[in-house]
Amino acid sequence: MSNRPYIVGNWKMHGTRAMLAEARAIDRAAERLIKVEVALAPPSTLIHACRKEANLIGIGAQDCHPADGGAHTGDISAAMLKDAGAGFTIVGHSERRADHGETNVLVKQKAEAAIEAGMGAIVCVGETEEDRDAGKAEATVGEQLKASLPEGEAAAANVTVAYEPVWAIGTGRTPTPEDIAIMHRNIRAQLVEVYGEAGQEIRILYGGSVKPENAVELLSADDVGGALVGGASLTAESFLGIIIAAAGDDAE
Ligand SMILES: O=C(CO)COP(=O)(O)O
Repeated sequence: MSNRPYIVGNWKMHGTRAMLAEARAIDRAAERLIKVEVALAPPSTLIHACRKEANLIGIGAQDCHPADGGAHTGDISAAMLKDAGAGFTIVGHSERRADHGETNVLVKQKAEAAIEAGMGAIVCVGETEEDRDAGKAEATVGEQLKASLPEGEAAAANVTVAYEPVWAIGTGRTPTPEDIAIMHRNIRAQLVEVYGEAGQEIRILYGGSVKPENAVELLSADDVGGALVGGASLTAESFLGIIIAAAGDDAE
């Protein structure tokens, strides 16, 4: 595992070509921030343009179809995303699980398709507020992970896990660093169970209302390998605030 924190911006359904200026500004600044690995996942329509604008940061997708190709109107395969310039894709984001009924089985197929196409896969997991209130947060995340982690030879080297509690996404509410650490410890144990020693190397990101103001605290939690950032990744100014926080004293 790279020791550098990995800070990934998920633009969700935001961005026309006017936003390429933000990608360019992030990329320029990233040149100075060698202590942090930075990536953006813009909407699919901007992947190619972002790849051309930004030379240093990673560019990825937000989803992929599990099949190589075929009669799937409106969908995009992993190979197509790679061809457009994506180096990774997010899979199983809670918004897709909720809006499109995506199951763990489908998420696993998507992750495997991404890896098969030569990309990385960021597998998202996270409990709802109901789960947490019922004391089932760890069990829920454990079940999601068990059923959605990709299998295969290249899986461990190409997978990243993002722990995103559903109730923390876009709400301004966050778990305590202690709660994050407990969850990440469980995720780590499960990664080692599934992938053996290679599971120690897999990065576990935290996502959910990460902002420049709280990034230092959230990233300081035990075994947090970086952040998956939604709203605060939409402008270079706020995203760079998080990146600088992740870089710590070595920012410049
Ligand atoms: O869902 C997220 C990233 O994938 C988090 O979104 P926010 O940072 O807007 O809470």
